[in-house]
Amino acid sequence: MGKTIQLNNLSFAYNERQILKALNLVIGRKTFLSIIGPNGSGKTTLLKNIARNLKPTDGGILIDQRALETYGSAELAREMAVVHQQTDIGAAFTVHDVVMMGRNPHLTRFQQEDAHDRQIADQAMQWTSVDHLEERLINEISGGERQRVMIAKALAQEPTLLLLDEPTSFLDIHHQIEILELLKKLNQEKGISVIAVIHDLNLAARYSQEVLLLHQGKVLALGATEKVMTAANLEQAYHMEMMIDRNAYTGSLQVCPVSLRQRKSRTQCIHVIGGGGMGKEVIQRLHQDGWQVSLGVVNKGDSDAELATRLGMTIIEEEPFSDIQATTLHSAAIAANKAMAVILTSIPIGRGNLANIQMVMEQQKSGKTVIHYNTYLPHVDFDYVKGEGARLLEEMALAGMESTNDLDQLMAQLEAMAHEAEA
Ligand SMILES: Nc1ncnc2c1ncn2[C@@H]1O[C@H](COP(=O)(O)OP(=O)(O)OP(=O)(O)O)[C@@H](O)[C@H]1O
Repeated sequence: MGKTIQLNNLSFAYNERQILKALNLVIGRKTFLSIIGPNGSGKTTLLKNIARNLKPTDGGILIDQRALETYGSAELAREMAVVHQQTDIGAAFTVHDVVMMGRNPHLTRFQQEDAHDRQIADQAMQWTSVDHLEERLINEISGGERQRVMIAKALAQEPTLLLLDEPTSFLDIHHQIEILELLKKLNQEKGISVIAVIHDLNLAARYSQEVLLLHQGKVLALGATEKVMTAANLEQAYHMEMMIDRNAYTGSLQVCPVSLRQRKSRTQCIHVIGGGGMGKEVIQRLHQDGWQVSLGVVNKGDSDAELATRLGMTIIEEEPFSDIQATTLHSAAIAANKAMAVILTSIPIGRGNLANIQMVMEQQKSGKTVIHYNTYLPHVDFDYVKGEGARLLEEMALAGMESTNDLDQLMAQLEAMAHEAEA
């Protein structure tokens, strides 16, 4: 089951406009491949070339080493079923009729479908949960229902290769997962190759074994999902900042489009005193604005530390539930020394992290710019060391520590400092 697909120097142009540019690749047997890429990158055009709905302007396609154009149409339809994006079918057909059309490639010209054909069509309707719509007219059901009927028709063809163009685009979340689970099952249990254009990067990451990332009609990356769906590849294709994480529940890759802004790249470092999630906002923003960031001292496993780890920042960590060791504090002081400025976020101050505040105080005394990102709420106690934390903050404020609760203003101040340093 399944078939290999080989593209040899495949090019395609609409009129004079070159869309696919000399693609060379092999799609393995029995794979579940998602084709992803931004609007207009050529995904549908590629799918239509493979489905023989469009003829390459140059190069060719081999299905299991055999040229695509040598297949007879019924012969090809027994191998390959295609579910296009929008399908317009005449009004007179019921859902049952449409699904039954999937059996045509298996019948000779005047042959009527028999019990076996009906059984296969029934099964396809059950798999796609459209059996209850059997007697309804195809143009009198919803877009999502019609999409599932078209998948049922494709399955009734009993193909070894299933091509789908955005199979989940009209479906609600329940049916999206149902259809993708079904495709995965058909792929794993029946060995049917599935090639699907999928816009939703998280669904593509969750269900596909391999991914083809198209960009401007060329292959930007092809291979195992984890190798292709990297922040660097996706940023290059979609021109925005991305973060790749792993879903704690499903374990699959999770793509988070962070910002439309292209990240600047700066050489200056900012040291952040965070902890307990209070540094998150600042860490994210510093990262977006392209600063190098060091964080610490924070406890291992702290949510600020987890975020900073994902963003590849320098972290100075201490074992949880223990006092900050002198050597750890020394490492944090070295990091702070190297930084252009130190940002103290609104952490709760307790016995465990009081040493952080003392270290920041030393930094201020030695002339380092220390800015307090002060988001403490009035009347909410943040001092768990009998007023010692509040006293140190007050002392630093008197010694000139600036304080703001406006993140934009804080970033503008850092920008101005960097500018001044460069001048
Ligand atoms: N019939 C057509 N005639 C001329 N140009 C076309 C035709 N169909 C598509 N194009 C152009 O070809 C390019 C690729 O289109 P295609 O539909 O393959 O992209 P896609 O990656 O599937 O996009 P989307 O994500 O928006 O569905 C686009 O610039 C599109 O405008």
